[in-house]
Amino acid sequence: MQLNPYEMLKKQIDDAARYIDIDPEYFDILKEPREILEVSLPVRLSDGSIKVFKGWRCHYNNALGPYKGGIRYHVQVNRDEVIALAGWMTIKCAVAQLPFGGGKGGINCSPADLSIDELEKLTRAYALGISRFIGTDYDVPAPDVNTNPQIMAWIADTYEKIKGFSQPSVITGKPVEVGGSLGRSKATAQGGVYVLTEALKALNFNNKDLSCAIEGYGNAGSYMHLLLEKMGIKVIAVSDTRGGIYNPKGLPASELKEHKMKNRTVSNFPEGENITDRELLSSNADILIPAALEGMINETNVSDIKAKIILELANGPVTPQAEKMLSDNGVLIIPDVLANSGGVIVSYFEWVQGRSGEYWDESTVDKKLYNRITEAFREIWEIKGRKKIKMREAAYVTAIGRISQAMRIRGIWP
Ligand SMILES: NC(=O)C1=CN([C@@H]2O[C@H](COP(=O)(O)OP(=O)(O)OC[C@H]3O[C@@H](n4cnc5c(N)ncnc54)[C@H](O)[C@@H]3O)[C@@H](O)[C@H]2O)C=CC1
Ligand SMILES: O=C(O)CCC(=O)C(=O)O
Repeated sequence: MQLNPYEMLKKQIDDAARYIDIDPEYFDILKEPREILEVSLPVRLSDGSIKVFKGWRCHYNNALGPYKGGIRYHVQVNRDEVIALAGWMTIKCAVAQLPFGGGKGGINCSPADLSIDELEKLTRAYALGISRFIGTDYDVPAPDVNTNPQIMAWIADTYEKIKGFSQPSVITGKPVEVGGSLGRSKATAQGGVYVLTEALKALNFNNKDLSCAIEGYGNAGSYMHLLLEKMGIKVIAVSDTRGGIYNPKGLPASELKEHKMKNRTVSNFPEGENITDRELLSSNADILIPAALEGMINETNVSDIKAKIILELANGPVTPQAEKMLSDNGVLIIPDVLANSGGVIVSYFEWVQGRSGEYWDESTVDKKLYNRITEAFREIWEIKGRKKIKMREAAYVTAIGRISQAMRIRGIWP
């Protein structure tokens, strides 16, 4: 099955357009990125050969503020994927009422095949390539799939060497030692937990009786496991690229994280039974949390899904066709642009802290995250109920309302 995430984004905008009373021209603008930079990155590998990688950085829309969004390293990264991810960032930042637009970047590469030195060279080549396309008040990158605080530090360092002065807020998701924010590493999952808690309250569900399956065991997925365990929700299945693991009594989070660090996979964890990713998706968990890549829930597997709630920690994990079938069957889908917005919300806090030079303790970060993300949840939940539409449509209605209002006030730019 061929999936084009950019087509998904455009379909989602069209679906929401039916419920918003604004000039159709705004939708035409919102379905196109403003600009995209493509760079080729020659890197000398450890064996002496030169390999040329391709990278992109997309500026989707900046009506509400500087472009904002992560950088992905993956073999599937391509131009349209980067555009879609930048478009989703535009909607996400508006949902959370952040003073940011949307951007995203990526390199087509397989980081697991690169040594640490090669990874640093590639990262610094990319940072140099996009340095004229980013800036504290222009475009502020952050981590995404297969990128991490160390990679953010190399990008910040390269940028500052080019400019010749300190610029901590040019990028977020940095290590705390070089201007990162406390609470950023767990922020995507922490935000997901706050949103899920509000949804469970709204549905009158009791945490203690619930089970959950998580697809993808990286930054977002593994922190989600730890936090759900603290909430008393049993995580019965998790997976990564190499397979999955299942235990109906619940998988212990710290031990599984340790196993993953040691073996680079959750497979063969002694306190569970190996399963495939497809078996995870069709498990009998009440809550399914896709935390890997786009389009993982699609026409080929949607009819297997038994969960009552899907919390989209990944960006774009459910195709529009699958979403329609699930919604018709009464499944609640909590959309990515709300469910995983904790990452960019705490990135915003990091940007503010870097600009002011005053750093906050973790409980302050968590409290501010809670306030902002639960406000966004309540707004979307209210619109969903009043207009009798899906949560994703409600999120797009509120976001597109804000973005188009800003475009109208500014005047449509040349
Ligand atoms: N890191 C962040 O701050 C944010 C990440 N996200 C989204 O969350 C998702 C995950 O991102 P991270 O956790 O940061 O990335 P990561 O690179 O830390 O982890 C990705 C995980 O997904 C797994 N995975 C990849 N393909 C898979 C497949 N076909 N089947 C099962 N597992 C698979 C990998 O093995 C890995 O465990 C992405 O969609 C990303 O865009 C969203 C908001 C913020
Ligand atoms: O923290 C950020 O700025 C963006 C994180 C991200 O890439 C995302 O929310 O998809």
